[in-house]
Amino acid sequence: MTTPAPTAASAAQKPLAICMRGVVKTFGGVVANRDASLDVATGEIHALVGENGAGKSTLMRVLAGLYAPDAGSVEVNGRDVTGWKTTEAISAGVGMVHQHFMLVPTLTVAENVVLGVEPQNGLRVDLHRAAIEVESLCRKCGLHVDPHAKVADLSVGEAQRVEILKTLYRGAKILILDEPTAVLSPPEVQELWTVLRALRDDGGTVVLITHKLDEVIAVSDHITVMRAGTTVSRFPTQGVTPREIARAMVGRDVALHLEAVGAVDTPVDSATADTSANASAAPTAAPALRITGLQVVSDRGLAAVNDLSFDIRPGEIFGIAGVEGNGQTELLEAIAGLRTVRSGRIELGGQAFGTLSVRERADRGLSHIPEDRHRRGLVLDYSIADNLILGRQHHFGTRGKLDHAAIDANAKEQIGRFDIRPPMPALPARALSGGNQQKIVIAREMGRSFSVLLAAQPTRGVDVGAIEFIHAQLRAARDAGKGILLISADLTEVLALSDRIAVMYGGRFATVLPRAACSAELLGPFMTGAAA
Ligand SMILES: Nc1ncnc2c1ncn2[C@@H]1O[C@H](COP(=O)(O)OP(=O)(O)OP(=O)(O)O)[C@@H](O)[C@H]1O
Repeated sequence: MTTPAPTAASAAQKPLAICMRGVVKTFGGVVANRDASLDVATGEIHALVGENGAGKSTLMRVLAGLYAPDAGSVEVNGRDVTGWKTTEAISAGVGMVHQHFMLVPTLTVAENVVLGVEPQNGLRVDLHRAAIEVESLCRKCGLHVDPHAKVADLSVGEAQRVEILKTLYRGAKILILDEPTAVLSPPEVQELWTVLRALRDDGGTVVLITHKLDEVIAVSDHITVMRAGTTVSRFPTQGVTPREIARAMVGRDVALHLEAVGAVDTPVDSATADTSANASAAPTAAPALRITGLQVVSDRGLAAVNDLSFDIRPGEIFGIAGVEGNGQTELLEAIAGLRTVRSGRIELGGQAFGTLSVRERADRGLSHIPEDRHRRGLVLDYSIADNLILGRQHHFGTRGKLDHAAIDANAKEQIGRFDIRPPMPALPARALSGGNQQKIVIAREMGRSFSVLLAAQPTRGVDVGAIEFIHAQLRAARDAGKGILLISADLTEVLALSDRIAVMYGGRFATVLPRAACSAELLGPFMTGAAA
């Protein structure tokens, strides 16, 4: 594969919607972009890929007017817009959907979409008109969501749609999406592709940041690869394999978990699927984790986990697949001690948790990688070193006095072992790229002794090299006899790692199968409730 340096001439024949040249952006001592370039033709879907911390989000924030570059130039539709403000970018039709949603949960969908540009009726905001306009926009672009629903009540997939609607309502013709599928289920991803293709066919331009290389192949027309802040190659998508893209990103061959899924055994007929969690081979050792008759309610007071019972054996990865919002979050939070249990029993190594606190559960050997690293996993203003001991401070000091030498030594060890970049223990977590923030959580939870690990979306937002590493860590932990409960919206990940797989639907397991009996085709109908 040839990967020529980006030049205007090498771009498609169509006029360039985006032309960025020699962009430099530094934050204190950290260089996020150095001599970065990007050519995107009008009316194409362009994938921007690269390892965690390669500088993709920063480059797109420069384009969207969130950051002014230290050097370099930015042109949009042939106009020099270097250093413009977000308001100017929005009025010029450039909209960005960020990795972490920026919606107001207490407002309705329509109120969020029109926020800041509300239709007026005299001096008053016309919410009735807003709802009608949002409804008609939904119909026009095929993004279905109820304009009157409260954002707090939406699934992540629906919230994602609202973010896109927000940018389209402001007239975006250049849409930047930063890892939009990290939280979407497979059908929601397909729906998003339909929307993006329709946008492109309508003359719109899309820049898509994603770590999922199968998505790059499925939907993009061209690919730009960034490494260490700079652009290293740009090429058409047609004819390229995920392996080639991964090599361009990382500079070496990477074992892709997608390919691991190729080792699927013959699937069984859904009629033979068992819905009891003990459907696999006969258990040998006592369970690492035992859940009996668990009932948990959601924030809205509804039954989220509905009389669930299952065991996880030592040395087993038990994967839960399913569309988000079917009780997975509440299940993990209940086990971790973050949510009250209405009834039922949780036992670790034969001992009931009862009302033990989060810290006491951790001290008994429970580790937890939460699904939302910002809400549950990190304190963004704390340093990397402090985040690496979060919840375990009592192990790093005596009589309320912290042992800073031990904290620093721990940080250095974990930063090295989990390749957290930049390797600066004193840096606040906020200053790290999304993937490197995730590595802090993984390092804290897996870099200590534990017997059961709750791993929710463990590779959300991390690059192919890091996925390979995290998957190897999870397999090694399993091989060392740990019990692992894996929850992932990424079905390929569940298939690649699990020994047994349950599909969760409506707070129950719609099926539980040994891995050898599973395939994406078989599990799909259980995920939508069609086969439950
Ligand atoms: N506000 C900031 N303050 C300090 N450093 C920052 C800031 N934003 C980004 N950086 C640093 O710039 C580098 C590039 O980050 P960026 O978020 O652009 O990478 P990325 O390619 O989008 O990564 P990911 O795939 O993990 O999201 C990283 O080393 C990051 O730590």
